[in-house]
Amino acid sequence: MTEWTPDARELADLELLLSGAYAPLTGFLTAAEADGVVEQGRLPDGTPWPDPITIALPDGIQPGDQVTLKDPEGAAVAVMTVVERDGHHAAGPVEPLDAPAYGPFARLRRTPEDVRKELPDGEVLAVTMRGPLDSAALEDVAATAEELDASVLLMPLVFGESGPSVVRAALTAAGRLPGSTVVAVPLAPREDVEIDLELREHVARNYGATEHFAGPAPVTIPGPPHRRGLVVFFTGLSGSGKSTVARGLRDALLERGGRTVTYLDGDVVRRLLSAGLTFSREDRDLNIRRIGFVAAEVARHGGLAICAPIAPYAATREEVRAMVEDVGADFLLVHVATPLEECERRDRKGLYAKARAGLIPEFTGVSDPYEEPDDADLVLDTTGMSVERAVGAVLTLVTSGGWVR
Ligand SMILES: Nc1ncnc2c1ncn2[C@@H]1O[C@H](COP(=O)(O)OS(=O)(=O)O)[C@@H](OP(=O)(O)O)[C@H]1O
Ligand SMILES: Nc1ncnc2c1ncn2[C@@H]1O[C@H](COP(=O)(O)OP(=O)(O)O)[C@@H](O)[C@H]1O
Repeated sequence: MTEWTPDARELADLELLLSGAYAPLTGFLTAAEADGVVEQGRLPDGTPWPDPITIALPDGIQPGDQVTLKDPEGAAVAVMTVVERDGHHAAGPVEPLDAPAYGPFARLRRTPEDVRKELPDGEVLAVTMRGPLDSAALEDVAATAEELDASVLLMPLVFGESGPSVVRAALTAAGRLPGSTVVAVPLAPREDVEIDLELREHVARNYGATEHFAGPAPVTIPGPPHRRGLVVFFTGLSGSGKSTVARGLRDALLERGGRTVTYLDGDVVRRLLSAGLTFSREDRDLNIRRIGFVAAEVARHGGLAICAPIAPYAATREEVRAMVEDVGADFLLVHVATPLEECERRDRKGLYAKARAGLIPEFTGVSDPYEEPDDADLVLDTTGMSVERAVGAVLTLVTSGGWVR
């Protein structure tokens, strides 16, 4: 049987399919079902449904296959029986395996069936929350519940980094709404506000709600830049000056003070973190993902990480940018755009000469590709430039954005 780890959004949808929160859906939608939903807001049998719930699976997986869906920590969550393939998407019903019982507030992730059994008879006012309820919203909920003689079901919608804080907000609200129930629901936000609202309503109804109150959208005020995580990611050919400038930046930042710095030196990475990897496309990508993973963990906790690999592929650099931004940190791409001729003229380690002589295969710029970035925050051609000036340019970028004071 094939195994696959879906992305975070797909896993959240999977959990809702398995729990019955997405009833009447029991699996990921076929192309016809998804089209019906997008065009008419209905499934082919006429049932209203607001959002196409789909999953992308790797190309080799075909109709008739059974796929074990795993979470990133390796727990097998469900088995999907694939009935259709349409491009990257696959459709089919899902059956639960042992649900992993971990994660913050796992005890509050209950099924609609469980919750419905426990709710008192009569009206139920569900409050879906993506952020805290301010006192006006709390008063509104209390007054509506009293008017309808309804019990209150607080549904923090947990997805991503902010998940636990939304549950804490719901528990605080519960303390001020006697008799209310809290259930954590992993419903990822939808871009379209109307669709998001409709989906919240469907899920609330499945949990037994007769009325739905959509909590206000959270106001997220990002912390000041000098407290936010930052990754400064250098990319460029071998010999372009990445390590020299990256080390200069590290030293300048440490001299200034105010921030801790992690420098993921290319040689150290290749010796430890990526020991044994080659320079094939797969291994280069894995190397960059590993660097990105560590840098994002540093940035998650408000740290500043500097990385300086060649990172020749645009898509992989994009992945790292997304990994960093997903943890609420900032990402700066510095393209050290020293031309190949200059890098080769410097040939500090004699590698270009060896590559030209055919002694090193797949050498970037000589016999392997380098995709020029079109999303760099700074482009530096170090030809005829002093190291101090090059470091100064990056330092200006970092200070002018407020990341360092
Ligand atoms: N085939 C091939 N192509 C490119 N580079 C090679 C190759 N073989 C060895 N080296 C040496 O490895 C350094 C690049 O490693 P990186 O980890 O930065 O490369 S990558 O981002 O994974 O593509 C690079 O070091 P820098 O000069 O510091 O960039 C080279 O010295
Ligand atoms: N302005 C500059 N910035 C960075 N390096 C420079 C500059 N001018 C000359 N160099 C030289 O170019 C070489 C760059 O090597 P290195 O920093 O190891 O490149 P990379 O890490 O990109 O392979 C060093 O020998 C460095 O002294």
